[in-house]
Amino acid sequence: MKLGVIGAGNMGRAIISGILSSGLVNKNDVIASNATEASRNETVKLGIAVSGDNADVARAENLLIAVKPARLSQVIGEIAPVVKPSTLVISVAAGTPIAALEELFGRQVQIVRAMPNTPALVREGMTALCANSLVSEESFAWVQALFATCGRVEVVPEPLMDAVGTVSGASPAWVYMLIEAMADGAVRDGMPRAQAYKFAAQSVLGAAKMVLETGLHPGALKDQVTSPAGTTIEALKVLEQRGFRGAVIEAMGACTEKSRRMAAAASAAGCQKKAGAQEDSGRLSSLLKALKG
Ligand SMILES: NC(=O)C1=CN([C@@H]2O[C@H](COP(=O)(O)OP(=O)(O)OC[C@H]3O[C@@H](n4cnc5c(N)ncnc54)[C@H](O)[C@@H]3O)[C@@H](O)[C@H]2O)C=CC1
Ligand SMILES: O=C(O)[C@@H]1CCC=N1
Repeated sequence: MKLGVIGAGNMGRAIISGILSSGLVNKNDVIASNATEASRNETVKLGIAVSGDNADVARAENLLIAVKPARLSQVIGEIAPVVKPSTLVISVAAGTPIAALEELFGRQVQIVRAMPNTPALVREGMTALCANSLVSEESFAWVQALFATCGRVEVVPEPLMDAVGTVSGASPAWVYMLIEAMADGAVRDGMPRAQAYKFAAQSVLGAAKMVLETGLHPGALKDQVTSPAGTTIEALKVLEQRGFRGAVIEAMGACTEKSRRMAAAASAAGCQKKAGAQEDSGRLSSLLKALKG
């Protein structure tokens, strides 16, 4: 198999869908695993092979691990014996540094750390990538091409991954809240709800495209909308009074801090595991010395 996916949930399935719709990888070349029968039934709908056995999936040439960070230790413990030195491992786990993943494998493994987002499902995702030194340029280029099938890709230094997890990984959540709130506002003004979601979502899509495609500063684009003594400025005044921008910045800070706390905990757990392994090997060599003596 070309690609194995362990944990085909919200993020894993979004990535698989993006990849399959591009044609870069064929359905017959993808296998995925889930923990429950219900989630396996969902994954089967993608038309790929599905297994309940992670070791089956870990034999693929390239392995995407998309389980929750809390499950990583268990999953990597299961698959480490079958992951070959030639296997390229991609992890999308938030707040989990490459070094922590290496500790969990307990040996040298080619690792790419990715931070995607769920709009990968509609091929409008944003993914950041970084890799350890064992990943060849050719393999890294393949991973970039893989995620490019799901949207835009940027290579970033690993310390930026916590910020990325916030600004693109998690941000769709509050953009959906914004769309929901905008639709509520339109409903309050008399618009039917279904129509309100279309108007709100298309406006957010259009505004995002304006930023990406005109290259203009968001402030300049805002000013283009805001007529002197017009209607928009009335809305902006209320948003400033209610601390709209400050709330977004503070919320994002909380999100990034959580990611950093998770990374610190994952690193500490890795150090404990390493210390335990060193202690075990110390005990073993003392025992061997004693036996020889
Ligand atoms: N949801 C999102 O927007 C984003 C998620 N991520 C990362 O993606 C990863 C997955 O998150 P979600 O897809 O949201 O979670 P999810 O709960 O939707 O999916 C996790 C999947 O893992 C499977 N699973 C659980 N234990 C397993 C095991 N022992 N063996 C095999 N499969 C197992 C479950 O069946 C489930 O399908 C996390 O590490 C998260 O940090 C990263 C960026 C964005
Ligand atoms: O909430 C989470 O932990 C994941 C990571 C980024 C988006 N969702």
